[in-house]
Amino acid sequence: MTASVFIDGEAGTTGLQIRDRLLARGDIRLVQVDPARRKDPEARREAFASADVAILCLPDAAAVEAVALCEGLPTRIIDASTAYRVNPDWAYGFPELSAANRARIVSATRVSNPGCFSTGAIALLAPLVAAGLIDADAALSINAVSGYSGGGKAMIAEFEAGTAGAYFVYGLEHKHKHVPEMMAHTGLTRRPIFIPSVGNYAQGMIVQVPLHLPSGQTAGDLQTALADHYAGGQFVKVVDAASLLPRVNPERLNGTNVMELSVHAGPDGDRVVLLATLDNLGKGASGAAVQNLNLMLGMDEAAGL
Ligand SMILES: NC(=O)C1=CN([C@@H]2O[C@H](COP(=O)(O)OP(=O)(O)OC[C@H]3O[C@@H](n4cnc5c(N)ncnc54)[C@H](OP(=O)(O)O)[C@@H]3O)[C@@H](O)[C@H]2O)C=CC1
Ligand SMILES: CC(=O)N[C@@H](CCC(=O)OP(=O)(O)O)C(=O)O
Repeated sequence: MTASVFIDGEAGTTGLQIRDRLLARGDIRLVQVDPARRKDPEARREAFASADVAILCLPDAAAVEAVALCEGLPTRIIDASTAYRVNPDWAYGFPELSAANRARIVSATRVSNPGCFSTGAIALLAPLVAAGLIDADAALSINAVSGYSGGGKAMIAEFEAGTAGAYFVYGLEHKHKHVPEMMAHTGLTRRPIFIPSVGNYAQGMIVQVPLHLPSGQTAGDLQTALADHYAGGQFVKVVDAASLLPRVNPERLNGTNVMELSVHAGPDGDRVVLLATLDNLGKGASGAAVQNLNLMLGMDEAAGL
């Protein structure tokens, strides 16, 4: 079987990486638009009409416009933007969340790809909330660092021009666009404090959740719950914390669709830091989109990854 795929926003950071993963595949035919007409709604509507699946790698407003252009077409959509991540009519593109969520992606006509930071936070927190090890109304903090490709072409240009400095912290207005999806897909009822940062390196991400454990709970309980949830998974792996010490490099999984989760305990056993390490352009964006595409088309989930 061969499927036709149109990547709207193919010239952008996420789009280019998806293209790279699909180009060599004999089971995928890429629908092309004349580069001079890549923002022309008429040319894009034609491309959507000839695609089995369209992958939107656009700013939010352009993604909403693209979905409107697809109205009445049988084309299935994967959207990489923030526009539909908490919309109940869209499947949430994190298949490892649950068997039901995976099944929903397989048959969906609309799939919203998760945010990069959200992928790490949700992977760590959703199974622990579901297991009752973290209360839904717990007061949580989530910290993270990303390579600058996470900010798309504009941020890449800033860092490459040398004007962005070595590192910065942001999201200090407590309004980061990933928080609603972090809450919606973990079951958290209290808004976490989420403070991301960007370093002067291109790609790779670590998401951290520090936790004080209630008495009677151990790091081993958290490790076991995560390991049970992700058992046998090929892309989300729960690894031994000691194997990562003393330093964890956010670039460690670059070029892969793998995300590694680890539970780092303090000497007294009463506090831990949960860590998710991933490639923001791999499992955090383009790799995840290709994984979802494979599931939607009934192909090998790991094809091209
Ligand atoms: N970078 C990352 O790590 C991640 C990104 N995402 C999401 O993916 C989406 C794309 O992000 P990213 O690739 O980083 O962004 P980029 O800015 O690198 O790329 C966006 C692309 O969209 C094009 N574009 C803008 N408006 C239109 C339009 N109306 N019609 C057609 N094309 C248009 C841009 O054109 P031009 O080349 O002219 O600027 C550009 O090529 C965003 O929604 C982002 O939030 C999600 C997870 C992680
Ligand atoms: C480093 C950086 O700027 N990251 C972006 C998030 C990544 C992104 O743009 O896309 P998604 O929201 O679709 O994941 C930000 O914080 O706004």
